[in-house]
Amino acid sequence: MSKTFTKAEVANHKDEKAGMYIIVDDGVYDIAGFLDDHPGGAKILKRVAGKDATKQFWKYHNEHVLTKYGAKLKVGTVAETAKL
Ligand code: HEM
Repeated sequence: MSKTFTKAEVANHKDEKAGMYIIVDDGVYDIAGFLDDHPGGAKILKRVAGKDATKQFWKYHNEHVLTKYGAKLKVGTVAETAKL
């Protein structure tokens, strides 16, 4: 589970079929399967799909949330350049 994604690749994942990726810090999380379980609602998550949501994430959550759900949702890390 240590895939590296470029921001462009993350941006291509923004619907429930392709996967819905968001960036928080240097982590990439697939929130497609979490939409209905998100206590903050699906709508707000869909709005940041494919984007860096670091600022929004830390506005509404603390470290505890990533500790609890992070491992389950994390699909990799983000890098500026793709490692081929
Ligand atoms: C990995 C991604 C995310 C996970 C695992 C997650 C998880 C959670 C959890 C567990 C809560 C319940 C409150 C708490 O325990 O602190 C919550 C609430 C909330 N989340 Fe998220 N969240 C994620 C991403 C986001 C993003 C990207 C946004 C905004 C764009 C967002 C907006 C909110 C809001 C507005 C609430 C409600 C806060 C409140 O009612 O006080 N979440 N989320």
